[in-house]
Amino acid sequence: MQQFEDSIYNLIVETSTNLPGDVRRAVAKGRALEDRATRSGLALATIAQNIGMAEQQASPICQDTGMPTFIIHTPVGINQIEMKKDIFSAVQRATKNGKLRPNSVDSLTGENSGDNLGAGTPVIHFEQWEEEGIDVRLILKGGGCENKNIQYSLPAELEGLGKAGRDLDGIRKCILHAVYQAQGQGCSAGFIGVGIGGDRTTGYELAKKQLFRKVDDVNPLEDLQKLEDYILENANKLGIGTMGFGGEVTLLGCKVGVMNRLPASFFVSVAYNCWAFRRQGVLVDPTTGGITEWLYESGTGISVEDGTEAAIPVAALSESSEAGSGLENAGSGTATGGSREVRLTTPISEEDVRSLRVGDVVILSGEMHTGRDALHKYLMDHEAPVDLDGAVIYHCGPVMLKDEEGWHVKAAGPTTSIREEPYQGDILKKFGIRAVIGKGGMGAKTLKALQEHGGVYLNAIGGAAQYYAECIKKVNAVDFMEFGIPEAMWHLQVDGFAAIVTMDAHGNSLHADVEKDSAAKLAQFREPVFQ
Ligand SMILES: O=C(O)C[C@H](O)C(=O)O
Ligand code: SF4
Repeated sequence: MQQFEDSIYNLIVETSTNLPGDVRRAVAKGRALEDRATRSGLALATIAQNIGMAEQQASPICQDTGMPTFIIHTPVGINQIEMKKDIFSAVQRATKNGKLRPNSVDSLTGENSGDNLGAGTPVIHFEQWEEEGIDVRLILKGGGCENKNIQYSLPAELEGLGKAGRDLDGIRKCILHAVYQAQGQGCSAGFIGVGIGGDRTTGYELAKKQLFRKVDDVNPLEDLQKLEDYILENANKLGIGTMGFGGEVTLLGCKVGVMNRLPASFFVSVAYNCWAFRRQGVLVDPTTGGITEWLYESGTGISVEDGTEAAIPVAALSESSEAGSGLENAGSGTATGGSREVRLTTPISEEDVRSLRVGDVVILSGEMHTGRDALHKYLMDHEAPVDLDGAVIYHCGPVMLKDEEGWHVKAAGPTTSIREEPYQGDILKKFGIRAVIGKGGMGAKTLKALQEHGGVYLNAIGGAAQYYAECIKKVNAVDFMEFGIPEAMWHLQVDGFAAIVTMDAHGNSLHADVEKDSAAKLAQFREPVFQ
């Protein structure tokens, strides 16, 4: 098995950087359904461009390369201890080369191990089988969508949907609710794996295993096949759209599996995966350790781009009056058709920020500062290492590599902002921050602070880590390296960094609107469908 370490390294690189063919087709299908001049259409165009960039540069599609999870089948007699050593070594190498972000954090001390190794990481499941080859599958599922996984215990009373019983119709309600509760926070449009039955642990395992099915396969159980089709069709009627911007495409795939349960338990477990659905697999020769076959269609040559337009920044929104519906013009900028493109340079003034409205596309230049969970907690009762008056905070945990010339950004998309909700409003006011960039939106407390203090929330396109890395021209400095690479405060010089205003200083929140609207739509699915 001399080549096994190399094979695993290649599997990791391919999984992290080249979105598989079946996933690309699903994204392309979604794009065809979405009006390209809407906010969701624009987000999908950015995603499409990002997919191409990641492949071309062999860099991570998304900066969050997740919890590397391997599922391995071996013939009897293979030394799994040796295989594990090779996997660890390949994971270390991929991290060192910027193909994986260092993501293994000590849960008690907060220390990042720096190489993706540590207690419980990576995850490796071994199973024996009677075939001759070794089957290795890998999924890189990021933390944001992992946080949107949900487990239901039936019978239950579900918001908007009423009673969900221990039957197919109760399961149907759980799955629709799972898509609804994710909103845009798991980087919709997403894919879901569902596990019916099992216990709390095996139910989730079954759900995750469904994500290894091919997007276009057909469930062998007729009832479940009908359920999958029903969910895919109807979840898209919730109107959540890409990134939660509202729109036609919310879900790109649904796979359901079933196993036995205890008489007292009835779990429905849902694993939510973002559009950056990174999973691959290889068949390995047990003698040489070399790859004999790739198990999922390669993404190479399957374009998600339609060649007709570019991602943001482009005044795409202004081409359609529909896209701008409900949006007001205010202040300076290129006001066309109800939505505007506004160029701002940091530090930003209160006046400029107050002139922005939900729907505006802001194109930023100057310096911005990354900050996420560890930094927000720290800033609550400490001073900041730099002046943040008029500053832009970017919720982002980038992939960074250092050489003789200094730090280089390898991937840098936004992280889920709602985690900072307990802190953000206070920090905004304390330091005079004017803009917060992230994804998925924030809550009522932050919205109030934006209004009182004069601030804006900008939604960047989740997962578009190569697209945004390209806007970062220089790493000016870094503070708090002791928090680990993703959590450190990076001071970044950007040019042409585009994001959409989704919460403004006038009390408007696109996220609150979409949530309310989708809750009303969810309630339309209350009546039984599967008897
Ligand atoms: O940790 C990250 O970079 C992002 C995370 O996957 C998220 O979706 O919030
Ligand atoms: S940032 Fe979005 S695309 Fe990236 S891992 Fe998190 S949920 Fe997925």
